[in-house]
Amino acid sequence: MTIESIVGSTIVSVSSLVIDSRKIEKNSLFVALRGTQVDGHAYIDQAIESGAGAVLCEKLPADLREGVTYVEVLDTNQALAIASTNFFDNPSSKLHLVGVTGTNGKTTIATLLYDMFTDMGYTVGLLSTVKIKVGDETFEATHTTPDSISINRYLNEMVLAGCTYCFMEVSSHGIDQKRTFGLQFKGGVFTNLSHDHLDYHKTFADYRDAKKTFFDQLPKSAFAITNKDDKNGMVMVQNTVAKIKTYGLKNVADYKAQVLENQFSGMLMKIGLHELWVQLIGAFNASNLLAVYAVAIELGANEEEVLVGISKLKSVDGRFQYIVSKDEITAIVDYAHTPDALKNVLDTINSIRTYNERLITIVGCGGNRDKTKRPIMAQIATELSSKVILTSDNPRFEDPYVILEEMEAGVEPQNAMKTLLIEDRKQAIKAACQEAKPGDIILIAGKGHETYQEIKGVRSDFNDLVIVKEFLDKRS
Ligand SMILES: CC(=O)N[C@H]1[C@@H](OP(=O)(O)OP(=O)(O)OC[C@H]2O[C@@H](n3ccc(=O)[nH]c3=O)[C@H](O)[C@@H]2O)O[C@H](CO)[C@@H](O)[C@@H]1O[C@H](C)C(=O)N[C@@H](C)C(=O)N[C@H](CCC(=O)O)C(=O)O
Ligand SMILES: Nc1ncnc2c1ncn2[C@@H]1O[C@H](COP(=O)(O)OP(=O)(O)OP(=O)(O)O)[C@@H](O)[C@H]1O
Ligand SMILES: N[C@H](CCC[C@H](N)C(=O)O)C(=O)O
Ligand SMILES: [Mg+2]
Repeated sequence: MTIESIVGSTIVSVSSLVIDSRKIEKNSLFVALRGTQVDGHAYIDQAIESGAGAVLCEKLPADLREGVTYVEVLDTNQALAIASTNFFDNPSSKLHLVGVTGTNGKTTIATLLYDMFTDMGYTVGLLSTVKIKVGDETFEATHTTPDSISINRYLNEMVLAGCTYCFMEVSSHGIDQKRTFGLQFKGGVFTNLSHDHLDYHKTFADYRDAKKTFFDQLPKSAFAITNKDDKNGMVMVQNTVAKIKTYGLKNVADYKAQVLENQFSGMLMKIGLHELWVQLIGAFNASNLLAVYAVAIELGANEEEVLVGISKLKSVDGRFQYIVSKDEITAIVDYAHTPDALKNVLDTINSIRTYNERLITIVGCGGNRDKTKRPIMAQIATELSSKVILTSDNPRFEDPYVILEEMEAGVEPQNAMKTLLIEDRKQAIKAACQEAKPGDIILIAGKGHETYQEIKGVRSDFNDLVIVKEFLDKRS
């Protein structure tokens, strides 16, 4: 990246890198980013008044302050990523970093890899939607892919803690905002591509191309593992210089697997020539496990050890977690918040259930997020369940009733009778628990591991699993 201009001394000591003028420390470098809400350039003076000694920006301010160093570049997102890597002494080069991208399955694959490599005796790092791990230590995650300062800070902590591997989720927002630019990946994985985030990326092609950039930037020394069963699987790797490996359940691929049996308690899989029982369920999880297997083999792990490791893996928090009440009602909590994820989870349940029972689905759609997925998710839920309660899922700054109306628009006339609207999510769960009969299945989709409901910027405690357990316990 070329520097357009520098004003002030180039011998300046920087205490920290900061992207928010409200979080400036003495002698920090303030990086002005153009955001979706405001332009960080408007806060340069405020940052200096709070103690910033240097500024990285795309346009120099009209009034330049004495004693402050200004560096002008074409793209502050990219410059920030490079500065962060350098500031923390290039931590990604000191461990094996693997990135996982795609619409669904990122958290699952990254977490399963973290669990498996930890179980094999390695000290491992994880950057995921649910949590950040530095070895055994856990930190709260605010994003799926944090900003580049946080990524490099955590990677550095991982190096200092003796981690030899780090598995991270690479979101499309993260790629687009260059949060992962300049990281030295040992490998990348593509899961699948389906409808999500069209509020941000505007078109499906833009969304796809954002994901593809990740593979375009992988070095020759890295591996690029792609899902042959997804129609964009080969598109992702068409311009990469990395070593391409494919995996698939349905198509000819380097890594092949099949699901031989599927039950609520697990499935019998065939990976390559080996049959094994695993504790996760659903074809989508077979695909996730196959990706985990492929990564481990490409990283040089022993095949037998990997197969044993895979058979020990348990489902990730909030991903198809289920409890069974005393009177035999099964409640499943799952993070399905995209049409494809919801369809997969419902198809999986429907392939296992006997149809002597009813499947009651509770689902909502997030506020201030892609509106176009709302009617589709309601259509899928009502088509594939015996009864559906549409409810709220983090309405954020939107009117929850408007979100519900937009969802309801997708319910086809023949399914209207089995659809109910209960805005309050707790009441929705209560209603399902009261209505369920022994043997019935309740799916609560969309929030998974989340422990809050976000309304007008305020997050109140909310945990689907805890709440459903409470109401089911009350029945007995
Ligand atoms: C849409 C989006 O990606 N937003 C991210 C973006 O914020 P923004 O564009 O709204 O920023 P802004 O508020 O316009 O501000 C621009 C700049 O001015 C600075 N500023 C602002 C005000 C001020 O007083 N002083 C100041 O310096 C801000 O710190 C920022 O650097 O840049 C911020 C700093 O990096 C992020 O925290 C923020 O993530 C928000 C919280 C968010 O919700 N992001 C979601 C959509 C997201 O990124 N999700 C993905 C994937 C989700 C998935 O798993 O599918 C993720 O990776 O988590
Ligand atoms: N390989 C897959 N294909 C389709 N759906 C999947 C797959 N793996 C998981 N899912 C579904 O998607 C949901 C989210 O899974 P996961 O958290 O692993 O995805 P993610 O890509 O990390 O999502 P996010 O974009 O929110 O970070 C799961 O609860 C499940 O319903
Ligand atoms: N990482 C996703 C999570 C969505 C989860 C759902 N519960 C919601 O709030 O929409 C997003 O930020 O779009
Ligand atoms: Mg995730």
